[in-house]
Amino acid sequence: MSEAKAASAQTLNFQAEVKQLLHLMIHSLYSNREIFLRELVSNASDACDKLRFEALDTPALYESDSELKIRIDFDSSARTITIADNGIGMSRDEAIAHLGTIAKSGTKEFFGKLTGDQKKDAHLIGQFGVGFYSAFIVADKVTVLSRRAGLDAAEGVKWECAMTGESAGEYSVQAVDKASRGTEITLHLREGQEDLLSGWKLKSLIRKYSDHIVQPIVMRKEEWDEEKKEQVLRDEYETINQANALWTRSRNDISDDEYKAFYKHVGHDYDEPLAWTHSRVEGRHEYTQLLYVPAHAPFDMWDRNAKHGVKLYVKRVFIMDDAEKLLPAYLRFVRGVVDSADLPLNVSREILQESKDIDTIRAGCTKKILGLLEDLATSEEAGDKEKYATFWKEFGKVLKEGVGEDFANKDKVAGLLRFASTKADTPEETVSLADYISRMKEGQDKIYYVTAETFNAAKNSPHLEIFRKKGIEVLLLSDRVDEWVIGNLPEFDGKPLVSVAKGGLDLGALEDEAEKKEAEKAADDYKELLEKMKASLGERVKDVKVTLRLTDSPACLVADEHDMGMNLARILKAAGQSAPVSKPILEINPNHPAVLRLKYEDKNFDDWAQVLFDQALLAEGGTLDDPATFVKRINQLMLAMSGTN
Ligand SMILES: Nc1ncnc2c1ncn2[C@@H]1O[C@H](COP(=O)(O)OP(=O)(O)OP(=O)(O)O)[C@@H](O)[C@H]1O
Repeated sequence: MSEAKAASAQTLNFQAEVKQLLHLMIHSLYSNREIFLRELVSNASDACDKLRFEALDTPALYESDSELKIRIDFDSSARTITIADNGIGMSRDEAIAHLGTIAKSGTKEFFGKLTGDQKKDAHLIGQFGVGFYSAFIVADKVTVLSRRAGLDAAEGVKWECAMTGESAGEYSVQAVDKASRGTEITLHLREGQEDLLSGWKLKSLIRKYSDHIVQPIVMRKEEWDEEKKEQVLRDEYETINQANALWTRSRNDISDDEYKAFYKHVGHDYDEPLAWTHSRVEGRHEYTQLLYVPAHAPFDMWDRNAKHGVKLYVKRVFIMDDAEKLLPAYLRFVRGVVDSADLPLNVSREILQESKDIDTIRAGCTKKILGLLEDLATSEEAGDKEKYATFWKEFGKVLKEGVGEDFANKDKVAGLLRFASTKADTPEETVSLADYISRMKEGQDKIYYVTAETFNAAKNSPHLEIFRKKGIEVLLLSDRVDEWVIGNLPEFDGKPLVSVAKGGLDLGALEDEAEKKEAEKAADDYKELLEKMKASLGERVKDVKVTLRLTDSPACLVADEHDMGMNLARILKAAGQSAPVSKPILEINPNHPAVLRLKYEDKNFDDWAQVLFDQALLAEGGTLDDPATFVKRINQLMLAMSGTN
């Protein structure tokens, strides 16, 4: 090696998160050690895809070697396995950036979530993506030789990291000559990993995990040496995998295991997918879609900067990762591949923004995914109901965004929603709007719901009293986004969605004649009291009315029919948005002793009126502007009742 090259050697520290990841990976993923090969082959394949794409513009990058492939060798005496590709390769800076740090958004937050419990963390690490570092599960030293396509042979880089001794946590980089472009990763196996030094073993791992890889994965042929009584390696290489694009094959020829293995590669996931849909669309636009619904939400689903989407190919040439335009944002959890026969090979993100072809593909993919989810939700097949429940738990919140975002599919998305309701009275979201409708009472023509900040506040809302008494089911909504969902969903299947906390509660045919008469009589009897209360509460209320919706509580607050609901107004306020100020209506229960008493109250009337109002506000999930005065009033009234005041 030249002196200049030797002098270029540099020792660097891993980013703190990488150290953590390495430590965890070695300790918690050991029982799954075989995945290292899948991960490294997957990276090699991605590197080949990237080269093929860049070479569309710059054919010189092929350097007269256009047969992209992945080569795996092992050396029993040196105890090494080498995975080499002639893909895009890495420059020195890229090796430092990609192999010494984790560039994913949300990495810090992710590591903050780790518990120290190896089992739980292993699962989390799987979600995060194990990638290159999985090499260290089986190796205590990893050497990477790489040269980026287009750079001179002298601009190769050697990256090396040994996990033992003093240098653990550090790696070195050094300039080297590398004649061939691409990356060569050599694993120096740990003690006890000798079984991997076998052609048979490695080939079976490739067939098991990497059969779907598009590029050929080649290994040396072996033959039995009668004299030595062992398998010996020949110079000739053979292809081990099927080496064709899985999505181009016919559905009938692909096993579930093959679909699952491909998902792990394309979805960068360690777990199996929940479901998938694979189809070829012909006609004016021709494309193939293989789309997967993962079994768990990625750790960065709520990170606005995170990129999520499916991979776009044009005529089997990889074009881009995370082509978010291929699906609407509320389906951002979907992974997979779309391969178009019509788009130009030089299609860029900018072109995608405008392309009519993309609109068609997006509409088609959306339909497929919604159809897949519908099938899961309605299927009678064993396990499918549980799968849908898992899906809802993981992605329900994201799917809800679709009600407002996707006008064309609004009803379909609404049909997929699941809610908690007074039927089970538990926070589990299992009730669909169709379930609700099928259980509606005779004469009921509306879907009733209540919204609140928490499930308990919704469940115990005084507004539900009359519904509980009459056995009418009410949806209990306590997710912040629910207000927005409901705001975008005035009706479902011809039935209006109605808040139980809004004024003018009209139970229509659900009310009997006697009740109607009673309401009219009460309104008459209480006319004077209502006016007195309204005067006493002044600016705090829009109106004071008698209600029959309460059975146990003395009073409740409702929003006027066309005013904003009080829960939504609070959410907007908390988010710093200005909500139109609308005053609530105080409704009082004429059969409650506290209200009856008020008819004859004189001296403390104002305090009583204010306390009834404040109580109703609290019961509804609101907060008091002036809690101290409320407490003082309660104390005064208690003393007055006990005759001390
Ligand atoms: N064989 C390779 N050729 C070229 N670049 C590579 C190769 N292997 C890894 N890299 C680079 O290193 C980066 C980090 O790889 P790593 O496997 O850790 O993460 P990833 O592939 O981005 O995501 P995931 O962890 O989900 O697989 C890659 O994104 C790529 O840029």
